[in-house]
Amino acid sequence: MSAPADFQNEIYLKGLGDAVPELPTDLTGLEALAERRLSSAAFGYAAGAAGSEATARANRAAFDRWRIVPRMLRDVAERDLSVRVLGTDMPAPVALAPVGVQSIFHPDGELAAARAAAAAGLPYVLSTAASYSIEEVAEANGDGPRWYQLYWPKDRELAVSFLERAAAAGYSALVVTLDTVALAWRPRDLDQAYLPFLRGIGLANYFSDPVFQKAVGGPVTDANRETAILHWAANFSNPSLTWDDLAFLRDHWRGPIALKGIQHPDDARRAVDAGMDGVIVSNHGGRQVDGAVASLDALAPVVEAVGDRAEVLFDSGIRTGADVVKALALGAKAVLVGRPYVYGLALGGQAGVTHVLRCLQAELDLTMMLSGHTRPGDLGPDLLVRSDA
Ligand SMILES: Cc1cc2nc3c(=O)[nH]c(=O)nc-3n(C[C@H](O)[C@H](O)[C@H](O)COP(=O)(O)O)c2cc1C
Ligand SMILES: O=C(O)C(=O)c1ccccc1
Repeated sequence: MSAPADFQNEIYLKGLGDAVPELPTDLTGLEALAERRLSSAAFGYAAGAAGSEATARANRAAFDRWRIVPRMLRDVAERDLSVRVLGTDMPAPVALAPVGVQSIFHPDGELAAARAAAAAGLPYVLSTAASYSIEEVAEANGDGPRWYQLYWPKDRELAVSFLERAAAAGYSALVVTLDTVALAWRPRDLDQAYLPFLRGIGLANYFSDPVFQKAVGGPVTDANRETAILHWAANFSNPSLTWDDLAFLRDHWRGPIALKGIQHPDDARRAVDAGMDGVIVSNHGGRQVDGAVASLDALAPVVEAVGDRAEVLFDSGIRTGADVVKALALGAKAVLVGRPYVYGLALGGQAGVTHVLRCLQAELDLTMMLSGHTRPGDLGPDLLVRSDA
């Protein structure tokens, strides 16, 4: 089996035939390219964040304040990046974050991303607010690992229907996003009056659902489309939920459950007490609470609060292999990556997502090797120092 770092040699060898990669290998460069490719509204939706976007910037700045201290002469010839997280074996500690409405980035949307994830063997997390249905994405994902992300609607019967459909379609773990009881104040979207859902984009899971259809008087057609969209808007979230409601989810989902959007150690403890299997330290890529703590700064306190009672995953701001190393060193078992693969999707469909995943894995493998580590489990806080720069 070839190591992820072999992608580097593959690129150099192609150079002998005068070929260079079609997309940049520094994934931070994808955003500028995606801006040229996408409509201003679609780009703003992906790249934008809440309010002044201070938290989105803080997410990146937090990575810069940690520096890796490499170690030498430790036999790094063979590395094994594989981990088992939320009951899923994965070749590297990386999953594709749930991202809604992917058809605004590429017509194949979630299907293309789920195919690229399957080819890499990395978990694809399907958003409830997807452009293709639970079943369609499962088919595209094939034998690949997949998890389902729930936006918990007001209608309990609809929530149960989503969970039953996801289980039947082979999604093995449930990710419950808690930080989006409403969409935040997002100036880029507001200034363009852009909300794709109001055009019915990103509602495939609702429109295809028997419980939803019953509530809107039958299958969604031109005749009841507006009613259906309004019903979605009224039902999308339930801001009245409390910790007591988690028992309901436990009763309706057999596999592992992780809560996404956890930032406070006390919330992480409550998640464990409620029988959850994991928490995802995330601030939604800075898209929800402007002024919120950088997600990386919230990680270590959560890891400490949880101990080995549940698994801690991380997202918000991962752009490079070194970022993954830093998050793992601070205690994450795996990371989720959001915007970088969205830009890959916009720029090259399935192949663009594959490019992003291969670059990220190769850079992670090389960073581990060059800093003297062979397994994710070997990474700890002693690998990092704080830097003011
Ligand atoms: C365009 C876009 C749509 C998103 N949609 C969802 C969603 O439907 N469900 C969800 O839980 N998170 C959603 N997120 C948040 C991601 O799952 C993830 O937390 C975030 O993108 C991580 O930050 P990063 O983009 O800096 O990697 C979305 C993020 C973006 C950029
Ligand atoms: O845009 C988002 O960040 C998001 O999570 C979302 C919210 C509502 C529907 C779809 C996606």
